[in-house]
Amino acid sequence: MAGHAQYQNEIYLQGLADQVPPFTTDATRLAAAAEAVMEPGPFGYVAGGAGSGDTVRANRAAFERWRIVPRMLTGATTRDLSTTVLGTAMPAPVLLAPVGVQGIVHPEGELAVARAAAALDVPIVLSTASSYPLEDVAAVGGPRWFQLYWPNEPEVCASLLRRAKAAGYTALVVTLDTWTLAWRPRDLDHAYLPFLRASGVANAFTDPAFRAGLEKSPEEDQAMAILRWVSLFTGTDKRWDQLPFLREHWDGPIVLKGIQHPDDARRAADAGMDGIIVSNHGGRQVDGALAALDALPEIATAVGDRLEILFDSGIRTGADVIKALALGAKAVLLGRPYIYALALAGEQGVRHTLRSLLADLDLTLALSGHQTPATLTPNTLHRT
Ligand SMILES: Cc1cc2nc3c(=O)[nH]c(=O)nc-3n(C[C@H](O)[C@H](O)[C@H](O)COP(=O)(O)O)c2cc1C
Ligand SMILES: O=C(O)C(=O)c1ccccc1
Repeated sequence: MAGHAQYQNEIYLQGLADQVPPFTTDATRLAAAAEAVMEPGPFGYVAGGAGSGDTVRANRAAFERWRIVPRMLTGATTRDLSTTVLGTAMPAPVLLAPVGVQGIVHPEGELAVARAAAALDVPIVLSTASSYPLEDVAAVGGPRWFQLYWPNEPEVCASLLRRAKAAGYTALVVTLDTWTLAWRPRDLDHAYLPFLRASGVANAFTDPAFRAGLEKSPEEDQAMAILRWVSLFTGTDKRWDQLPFLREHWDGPIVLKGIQHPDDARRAADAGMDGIIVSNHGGRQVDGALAALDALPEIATAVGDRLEILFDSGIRTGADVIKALALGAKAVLLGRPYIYALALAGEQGVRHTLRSLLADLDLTLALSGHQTPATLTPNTLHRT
């Protein structure tokens, strides 16, 4: 226990005091910093949301409505933020959200992110649409889960799951909210559609079942291979009664990502799922959707005792993590901020931003009067 508290101390003492950081430690200013160094196409793709951007804004506004009520004289001078989620130990209840096509942001993409995360023992969730093959990212080491975009062909699905298992990914995250891409005017205006290019096909192109369905290899006919990839992963018609297929082909915890309604959370529990991620995909799918944080309390009441609840969409600061945990999440996933950090300074950048978030979380938790996240409850917060 003391080891983890020590680890937290090191994060902010060494990481932040010894040297001038590569860029801002204020996570709410990262987007602006990244915009200055990124091309408009990739930046718009990462920062953008569905339609008018209403859901992206709503995600942040929800965090601002909830306020932390600090408690005094609680012994929070010593802390332990460590936790275990679905068999994965982590130094704090924070994972990196699956983000595809990271090669558009930095040439080292997911490899740089995996190295930064492994150095801090923070788990990554590798996207199906990663720019590097899942085996190469696994070779970095460190705790890792695999995110599945559930393809139309059972053989390709089974093959991806087999590979992920063999490469040591310990939990499966199945994303349900992106079976086709939303109306995203920002990308359309830039004519920037990275998933239609070669940036996110590494797992497909290296997959034997995927290659078996091609007349010419991806190396010979890239355009045709990309077409196959798009048709495999978009417009997929999946239903609740197909979840047993995943159980048959994945021997480990399964987490459904993109749950926003308590009834869907109950269905996930009824289907024997091990966890859910309450998420609206960072506001990238449904314009006008409920802020993800506002979906959390009811879902926690509905299934909090039946499966693990994780949360993403709008997490930027330590206070945000505390609010999501208080409203019922066991852990949270960080999205865009680590991608901005990757754009700004590669592996070192991601490490800087991760350390900053963990240090901010540790200090804010302490000053709010908590030794561990376990004492965070709705009573910790005041809604304005
Ligand atoms: C550029 C980008 C690509 C993403 N790609 C994926 C993906 O491949 N799979 C997935 O499940 N979610 C993907 N997401 C959604 C994230 O996992 C996460 O739900 C979201 O970013 C959280 O919101 P935040 O960015 O506000 O923290 C992506 C998000 C972004 C910004
Ligand atoms: O852009 C996204 O939000 C996303 O999830 C995605 C979809 C396909 C390929 C890469 C990322």
